[in-house]
Amino acid sequence: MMNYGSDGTHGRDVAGAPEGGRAARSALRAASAPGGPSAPDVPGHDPAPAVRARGLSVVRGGRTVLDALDFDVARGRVTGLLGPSGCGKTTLMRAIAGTQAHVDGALDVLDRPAGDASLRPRIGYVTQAPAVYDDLTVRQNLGYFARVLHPARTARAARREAVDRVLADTALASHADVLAGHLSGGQRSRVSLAVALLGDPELLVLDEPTVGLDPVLRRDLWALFHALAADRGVTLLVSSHVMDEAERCDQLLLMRDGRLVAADTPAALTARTGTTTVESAFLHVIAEGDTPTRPAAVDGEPRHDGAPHPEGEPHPEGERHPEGERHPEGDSRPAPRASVARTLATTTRVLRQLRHDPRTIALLLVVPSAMITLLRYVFDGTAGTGTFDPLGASLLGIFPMITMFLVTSIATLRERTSGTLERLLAMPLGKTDLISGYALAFGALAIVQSALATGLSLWALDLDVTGSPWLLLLVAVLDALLGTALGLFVSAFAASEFQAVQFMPAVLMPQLLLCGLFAPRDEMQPVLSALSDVLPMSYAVDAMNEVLRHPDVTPDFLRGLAVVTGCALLVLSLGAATLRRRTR
Ligand SMILES: Nc1ncnc2c1ncn2[C@@H]1O[C@H](COP(=O)(O)OP(=O)(O)OP(=O)(O)O)[C@@H](O)[C@H]1O
Repeated sequence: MMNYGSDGTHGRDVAGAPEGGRAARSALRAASAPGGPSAPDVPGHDPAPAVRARGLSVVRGGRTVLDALDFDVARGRVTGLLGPSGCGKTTLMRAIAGTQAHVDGALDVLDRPAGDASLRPRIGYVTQAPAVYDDLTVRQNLGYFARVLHPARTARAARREAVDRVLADTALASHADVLAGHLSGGQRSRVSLAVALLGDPELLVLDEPTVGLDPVLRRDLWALFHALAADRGVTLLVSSHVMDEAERCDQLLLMRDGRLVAADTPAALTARTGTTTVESAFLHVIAEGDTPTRPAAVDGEPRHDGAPHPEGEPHPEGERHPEGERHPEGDSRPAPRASVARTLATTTRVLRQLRHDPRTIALLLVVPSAMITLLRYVFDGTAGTGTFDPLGASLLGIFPMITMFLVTSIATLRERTSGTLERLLAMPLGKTDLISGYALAFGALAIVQSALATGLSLWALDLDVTGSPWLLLLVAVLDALLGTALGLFVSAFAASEFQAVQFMPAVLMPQLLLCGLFAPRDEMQPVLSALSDVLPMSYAVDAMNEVLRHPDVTPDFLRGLAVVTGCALLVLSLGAATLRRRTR
């Protein structure tokens, strides 16, 4: 049973219950925090709407999918966003959460323009598909997102408390240590909701949170929503295409074909249309072609009568943002500053995901060593010719680059397709934190992988190296970093895992053929030689060969190292640039 009011419908009587006491404490905490929610029902208090849209339009793929919407969402209430499939609910929710591109008109959320970086900790956004990590337990998922929200070391106890609170709120405590991938669809949706509840958000934007749930769970979730609004002053915008859920909302926004056809309370809507259900009211409104142009009232009273806007403004047709600016199209708002704590949280999360996948770790660690051993015995018949040494040394650098490229491109693509990337970028996580977190995790793995292969080559396979083996290891690790960077970068251009795998030959094979491994670079045709000069793998192989031949660090070794490092950093920055906070 979920942790909400006892009536099982609106949960408004929870204050007296033990959970209500905890909820009230939580509301108090949030209200006393800077920017905490306004009290919803203070007499004489007329708070500004949580969301205020005027002339809001969105174009996707050249088509207008939201057309000049005007509406308000009242604070501390549950507002339902209802309409048939494809009418634009998800697009509208994304616009409010700040993750939708090509938004025009004025859209203010919690008194800031939608998409403003300062809103990220204040909004909980639950996408339609559960955006959680299947290869982490429920508690590990919540722990990671809690660290993204509150990364300070001193916040550890508060994070643990928040995780326990949301586990109880979503009735998931008994599944806390189960992998998210082993949960049912409805349970995973609740994990996704639990993530959104972590930071005591002022506004919860929930995209079809009850789809696929049985009637008991649906009733329980609605009770939780009302308890959140009543006890903590949270504003909820909940989408659904099931009309019977409309009766459970305080306010309704009814949409059709990208337009708002009604904005009212359920009772006022049915009374105005002379119907008994919201579904028949919706059909009535459509039959009448009754499309209101006035926004819904923030105080629960319908406003379809040409009454002045609550702030005394004229009718806001075609109105622009109060500050005269258009809705921010690019992500021009100040991004959160890079945070070491969030980077390390991401590194830990990626390594934890790998820990649940021991076969991948084994393959990552063993395959390069197995390949170098195979190479050694392929050249067994040519012992004394010294062929194994240059090839072996070069491949020690090339293997980590190839494996890290593949692992990173698929891992990043998975972040994109599962929705976790959209969720993270709607939270206060810097792109650099995410990229550096990945680079550190895979860099650590690359060190182990390269150390194993290099150690094996030197001490078991008789690789004859004049210089220090540590220098070989250094080049191998930097190569792995380059592979990670390239993987992050190209994943932005792959629409599926199949495509990501195809990028491997496209990006790596030309480098492999031109790096001097198969033919000396200065003996290639001039065009190929020039091409080889601009490919980073050529410099990695040059550096490996310098270690092979010279006892000391040479200028050519340093140049090779500098080029590989520079390329890795450049491609990492390009990878960060491909992480868009907005969906097209
Ligand atoms: N990338 C895109 N390019 C062009 N049109 C798109 C794109 N994504 C969505 N659309 C269109 O935008 C419209 C609104 O889509 P949206 O997902 O917002 O609808 P919805 O009401 O949330 O639907 P559902 O209830 O099925 O989730 C749809 O007609 C859809 O076909």
